[in-house]
Amino acid sequence: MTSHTLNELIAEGVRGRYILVRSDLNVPLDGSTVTDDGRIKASLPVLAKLTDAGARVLVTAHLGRPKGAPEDKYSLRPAADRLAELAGFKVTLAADTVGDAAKSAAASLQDGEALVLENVRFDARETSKDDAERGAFADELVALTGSNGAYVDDAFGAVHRKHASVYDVATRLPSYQGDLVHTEVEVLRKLTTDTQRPYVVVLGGSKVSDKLAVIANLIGKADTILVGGGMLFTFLAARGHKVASSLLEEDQIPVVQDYLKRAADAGTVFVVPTDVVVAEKFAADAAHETVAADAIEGSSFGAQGIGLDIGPDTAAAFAEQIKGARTVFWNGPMGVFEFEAFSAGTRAIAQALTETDGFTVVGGGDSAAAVRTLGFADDQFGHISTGGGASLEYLEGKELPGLSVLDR
Ligand SMILES: Nc1ncnc2c1ncn2[C@@H]1O[C@H](COP(=O)(O)OP(=O)(O)OP(=O)(O)O)[C@@H](O)[C@H]1O
Ligand SMILES: O=C(O)[C@H](O)COP(=O)(O)O
Repeated sequence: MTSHTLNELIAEGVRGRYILVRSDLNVPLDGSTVTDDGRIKASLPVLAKLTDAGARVLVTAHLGRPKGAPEDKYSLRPAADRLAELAGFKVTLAADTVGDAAKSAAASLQDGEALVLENVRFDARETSKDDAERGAFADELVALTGSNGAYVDDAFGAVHRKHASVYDVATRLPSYQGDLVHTEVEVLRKLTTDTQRPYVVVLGGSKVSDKLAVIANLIGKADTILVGGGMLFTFLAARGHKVASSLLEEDQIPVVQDYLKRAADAGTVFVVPTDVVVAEKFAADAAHETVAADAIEGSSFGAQGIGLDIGPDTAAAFAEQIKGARTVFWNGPMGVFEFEAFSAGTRAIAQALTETDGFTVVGGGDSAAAVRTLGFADDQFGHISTGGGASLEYLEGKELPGLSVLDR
């Protein structure tokens, strides 16, 4: 199956037409400062191609996980401002998504300009499980494009979401695959069809249940899965250890126990940390100490202790595995890398990826931000993907709604 490409859309002619583009502008923020603009830079080429060709571009995007209503801290303002700084064309932000502000800003948009609509997740219908609700929101987005609109999906990081701005709009408008989605899919396709072994997957981050759901299908595909970040505590708990106040998804314990059992039969090895950095509280300057992974409650902070990084022994063991690999896929920081005191594990893993001869892929908004803020350059890795959950779901062979809806 193939999708219509952006070049086909440009060849059809876009001057004066409203083109709805879904971008992934879900960037990490420190207050109103964008701390890593990788996703914005990655979104720029498609927007520039369209505005160069005279299109009136309506950009839809999400930021964070607001609860279906406007919240200042999830405004796309910082991302839109950064986009405006980087772009060679006019970029403005509408004060709402499909309301009066968006309608009037869209109406006064000129050829070659882009209008970012406010966070699509400020409307609960965007992520609704109910097809009719999502459809009604998609209808309102599509209405902004007038009678001759088209849709371009360039938000690779969100293609695994069956959301109105990703999926439903594509069923209502002539739809095209953006260049970023195209490139990302090509790299990951190569990784799945021509996997050089040993194939090591490194997992961390904080979206524990999201990611646990995905790794089921990596069992049997990956040779080794290294478990760090927030999800490591559910693995420790599954082995019967106490994890004090660390991030734990108790209802996922049986799921992990099942994974551990299945992995043994399928020839995939899960490597779980042997030591952990435990902090007194979740803060940059928190007192902390390294303890054995099976003795987290035995730290000086007792039941209050929070595991915020993998320990040095674990980091060294993970690095060994990575250096011996021919293919490495990494999603999710090993610890709370945003705090210097808890960034060593993530730094060690990034360093190991730069030292292996294998093909390396780093996936995810925060994972990409981590390697950049820790001083690594993009070209030290085989590929830095804008999608974390999205690339994991692609690798496990799942059908991704945002991709399949574009198939002809
Ligand atoms: N032990 C931990 N406890 C709490 N948070 C953690 C821990 N380890 C890592 N994190 C946090 O995980 C966050 C990143 O997780 P996330 O799963 O969103 O990764 P990602 O690379 O952005 O992937 P995606 O693109 O799917 O969102 C970071 O902000 C980091 O501070
Ligand atoms: O950060 C991401 O992985 C994408 O922007 C998707 O965000 P989500 O996991 O909140 O849907």
